[in-house]
Parts: sequence; structure tokens; C-alpha cells
Amino acid sequence: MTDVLTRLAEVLEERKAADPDSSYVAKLYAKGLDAILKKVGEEATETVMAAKDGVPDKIVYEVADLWFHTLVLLAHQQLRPEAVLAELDRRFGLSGLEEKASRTK
Ligand SMILES: N=c1c2ncn([C@@H]3O[C@H](COP(=O)(O)OP(=O)(O)OP(=O)(O)O)[C@@H](O)[C@H]3O)c2ncn1[C@@H]1O[C@H](COP(=O)(O)O)[C@@H](O)[C@H]1O
Repeated sequence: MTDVLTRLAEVLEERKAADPDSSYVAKLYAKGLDAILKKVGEEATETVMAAKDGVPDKIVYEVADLWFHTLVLLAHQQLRPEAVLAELDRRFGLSGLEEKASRTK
């Protein structure tokens, strides 16, 4: 399933050379970082609203929009989704409460 993240990241790299008139992603890159961040914020808010509505399909749809726009952000910042997956992997099995306690010591 993580394969789709890698394939999508490849498309997002290709779109760096695409015409903004022919590609949503190229258009977002052309608008710049603030426009990408605005989309991430909007999609996060829409995710919150979908969760409050409690309709499962709507939550999945909005989370997909949010993940997609965070992938655009990563690509814009020359980062790959594998870096995020590696960080989640590093944290796997480490209790959030223990991690927090180790920071405040
Ligand atoms: N997964 C996605 C994807 N998810 C969401 N979106 C777009 O993200 C936008 C979401 O914004 P909104 O819901 O706010 O809708 P909107 O009002 O149309 O958006 P704005 O005009 O406000 O920006 C919509 O235009 C969606 O079509 C996506 N656009 C592209 N992809 C993937 O990216 C690839 C490259 O896309 P292009 O660059 O357009 O070829 C595609 O083949 C897909 O795999």
C-alpha cells in the first residue's frame, strides 16, 4: 500500500517541469510555498469537519486530500515520503507518553 506514496511522489517530481496550465500540481508549485501551506491548512480543517460529521467516506476523502497536499509540500521542500515513513518506523513501539517523559527529563 505504501507503493502508491512512492509512485505519487515520482509524479510530483515530474510535475516540477510541467506546464501550470496542464497540471494542478504544477499550478500549486508555481503559486509557491504559501499557497501549498494554505491548501494543507484548508484540508486539515475539512478533515476536522468531516470527523465531526462522522461520515466514514467523507473522513477518508478529506484525509486523502490532506495527505496529498502534504505530499506536495514534501516534494516542494525536496523531501520524500520515505523520510516520513522512516521517522514513523523509528517511533514504532515507542510509547508517546515515554517519549514525552524522556524530553522533559
Ligand atoms: N491525488 C491527487 C489529488 N487529490 C486532490 N487533488 C486536487 O486537489 C484539489 C483539492 O482542492 P479542493 O477540494 O479545495 O477543490 P478546489 O476548490 O478545486 O481547489 P482550489 O481551486 O481551491 O485549489 C482539487 O483540485 C483536486 O482535484 C488532487 N490532484 C492530483 N492528485 C494526484 O496528482 C497527480 C498529478 O496531478 P496533476 O498535476 O493535476 O496532473 C494525479 O494524477 C493524481 O494522482
